[in-house]
Amino acid sequence: MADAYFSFLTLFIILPLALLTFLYFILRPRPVRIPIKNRHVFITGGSSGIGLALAHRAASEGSRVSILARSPNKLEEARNAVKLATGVEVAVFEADVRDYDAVKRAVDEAGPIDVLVLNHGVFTALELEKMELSEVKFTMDVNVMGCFNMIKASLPAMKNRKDPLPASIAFVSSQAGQVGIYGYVAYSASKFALRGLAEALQHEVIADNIHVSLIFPPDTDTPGLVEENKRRPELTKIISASSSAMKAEEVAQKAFEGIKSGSFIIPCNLEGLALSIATAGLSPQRSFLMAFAEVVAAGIMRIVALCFQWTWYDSIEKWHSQRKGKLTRSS
Ligand SMILES: NC(=O)C1=CN([C@@H]2O[C@H](COP(=O)(O)OP(=O)(O)OC[C@H]3O[C@@H](n4cnc5c(N)ncnc54)[C@H](OP(=O)(O)O)[C@@H]3O)[C@@H](O)[C@H]2O)C=CC1
Ligand SMILES: CCCCCCCCCCCCCCCC(=O)[C@@H](N)CO
Repeated sequence: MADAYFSFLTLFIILPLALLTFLYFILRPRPVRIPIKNRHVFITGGSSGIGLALAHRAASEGSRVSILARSPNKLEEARNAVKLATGVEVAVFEADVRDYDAVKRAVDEAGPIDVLVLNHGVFTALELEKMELSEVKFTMDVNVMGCFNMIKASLPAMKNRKDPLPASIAFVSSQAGQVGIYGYVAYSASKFALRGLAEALQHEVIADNIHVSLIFPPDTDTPGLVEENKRRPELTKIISASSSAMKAEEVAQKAFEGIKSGSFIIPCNLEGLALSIATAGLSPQRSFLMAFAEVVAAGIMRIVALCFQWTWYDSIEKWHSQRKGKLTRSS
């Protein structure tokens, strides 16, 4: 009886407490709070969808906000919308993130950035077979090189900023940047690339008190998604539906909560939380509670992940056999 009592005590109290204590002391980088009030928040792709929602949110939290995108009309509309809703005057910059010189001019004019949100992005869901290589290159150029251009242009002034407060570089990735999905060969490649970039960059900028975040939204109701849905493959829709869709405002709220708490990985919904635990890998983790969940749930989450693959491959198989059926009937 006493033995059982001690086993129980060890397994459910002493071991977890020891693990929690261990994680609390070893976690690096240490936890940080990044204020955004009265600070300069620069948002790429801030004229539409998630970026526009981020601009609204930052403005309403008292940040000085700059947005950058290509279309001057959409920028103007965004500026008016934020002004109407919050009374804040947003600075707008017209540039293509693929054009380093244009990006550099915009960033220099905007002044030193405290929180850089790299949200711009293009997406077409299409099988590689039906995609031109030029479309693949376009996706990589905007989503990946666009981030490099922005970071190269902004980092020197960010490092030289006068205030001692922590600064942030946040990437808007996608859940398709945590797991590869049918129809997202180019897009997933571009979003996975951001993870490697972010992990390596965090090593390089930690000494400057700059903290990197990766935001992983599911399908989000935006003009970009409306466009994507027009020719999204059936299987992409079926598999993406494993994660529930969100509104841009909800994603923006999660994003800033995560940025302000210096989280490296920022999931947006419950499925995203599971996905983040399942794909924790070697990413930094500042929260000892999240680290604890990652360690304890690792084995179970691998089983859950394999179950998802089971259902996804099942959908793919069914879809192919249905199509074959149709082909033989019509011939
Ligand atoms: N909506 C969704 O379902 C999801 C979206 N995401 C990601 O969130 C981000 C925003 O997506 P969402 O709001 O849906 O997209 P939208 O298409 O609604 O908005 C995209 C924004 O990026 C700007 N942009 C696009 N290309 C460039 C460029 N070459 N240079 C500068 N700015 C550019 C657009 O302005 P302009 O065209 O005028 O340049 C616009 O402001 C993307 O990175 C996307 O991958 C992640 C998960 C889900
Ligand atoms: C182990 C636990 C697993 C938990 C569930 C996993 C669910 C994965 C669903 C992925 C959805 C991807 C949507 C991409 C949206 C996007 O980026 C586009 N709309 C823009 O192109």
